[in-house]
Amino acid sequence: MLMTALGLMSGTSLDGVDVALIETDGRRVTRLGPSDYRPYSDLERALLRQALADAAQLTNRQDRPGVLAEAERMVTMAHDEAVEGFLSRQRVARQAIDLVGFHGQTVLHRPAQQLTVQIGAAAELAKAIGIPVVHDLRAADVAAGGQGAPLVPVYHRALAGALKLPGPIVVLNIGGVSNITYIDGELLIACDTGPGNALLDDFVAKTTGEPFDRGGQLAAQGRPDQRWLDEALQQEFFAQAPPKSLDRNQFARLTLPELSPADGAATLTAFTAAAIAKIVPLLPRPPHSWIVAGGGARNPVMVQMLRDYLAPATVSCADAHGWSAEALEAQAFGFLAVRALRGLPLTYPATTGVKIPITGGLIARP
Ligand SMILES: Nc1ncnc2c1ncn2[C@@H]1O[C@H](COP(=O)(O)OP(=O)(O)OP(=O)(O)O)[C@@H](O)[C@H]1O
Ligand SMILES: CC(=O)N[C@H]1[C@@H]2OC[C@@H](O2)[C@@H](O)[C@@H]1O[C@H](C)C(=O)O
Repeated sequence: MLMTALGLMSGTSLDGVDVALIETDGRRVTRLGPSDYRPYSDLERALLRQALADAAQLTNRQDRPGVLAEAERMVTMAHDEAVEGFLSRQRVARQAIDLVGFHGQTVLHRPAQQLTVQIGAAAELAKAIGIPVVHDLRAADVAAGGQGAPLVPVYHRALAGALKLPGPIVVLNIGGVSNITYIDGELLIACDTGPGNALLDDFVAKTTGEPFDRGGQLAAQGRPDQRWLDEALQQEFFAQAPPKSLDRNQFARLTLPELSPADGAATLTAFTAAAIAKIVPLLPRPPHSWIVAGGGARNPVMVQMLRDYLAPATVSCADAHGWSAEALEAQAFGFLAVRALRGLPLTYPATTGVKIPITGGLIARP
């Protein structure tokens, strides 16, 4: 049975809440609807950064020490506003939505300790918006020994099935952290590859006060520090075979030498691109076609560096295939919510390392 779902994603970039409408039976996607965005204010972003710092102490995923309780209330409210804003701006009737897929905000991700924590109160959200909410989509996978991420590969597979590109195809998401889905016929492999925009955003915010390097303008004026890059790329994570996943701040300890804002931005942009290319020798066959989504697809300097590192494979933007680079993850959480409701698998041994394909998620009804 077809359902109309709204997916809500608040990613590791801490930039805001993406909302997207999708019509699906959990296997096929029959319609991609409108999407919307509710940015975090500077104050809200600062609260989230503090929440990430306070979450580093967590040993129990239910605990909310420090500012975590306050941050959780803010996240719930921002998602409520995101849904209400979507419904009014996109002129969609509330009754037209069967289900909401709510990711929440990851504040800690340590699958080796069976710990993944997303904040946001689903029961309150369901009550506020009057629509059933599927949430906590990573926990079952982590509890069963999986990485709990990435979750979007099943959605990438559903979309890529309709493309006429030479395979293997890789769908690459460059959000706060970067992750890939490798699709070769029936074979699906996925993992996080390393940094996305988070390190670059943090550096740009610190050195210029801007939230990110818009259009790659800063990086375009700088030159990567090749020595630093060569060393940073030696980290063990890059040599590990998939599946593997990352916490947003896993690379935060890496410090750049004294560099100008432009050279620092160029270096971190190159780090993201080079780290993505490091996955190629760990895949069964070299990918033929790469499709880039996520905020990184909006950074032409990053995309050009990727083309250089990944040649002779082709690199195209999700938008060129009629997908939405920005709304893809939010759509994925709508799709995952429908799969969860149906009891269909969300994750597989080759996407998260979980022993058998498993479903996940909890449902909160209004
Ligand atoms: N016009 C642009 N130019 C350069 N960079 C951009 C642009 N637009 C977005 N970005 C980058 O993309 C980031 C947001 O990406 P995205 O929305 O995919 O993140 P996310 O949803 O938090 O991701 P994830 O959950 O996958 O980590 C911004 O923080 C910024 O670094
Ligand atoms: C733990 C967590 O929130 N991970 C995010 C993060 O952001 C990108 C990458 O790291 C990916 O693994 C994941 O998000 C996407 C939506 C996923 O699960 O597929």
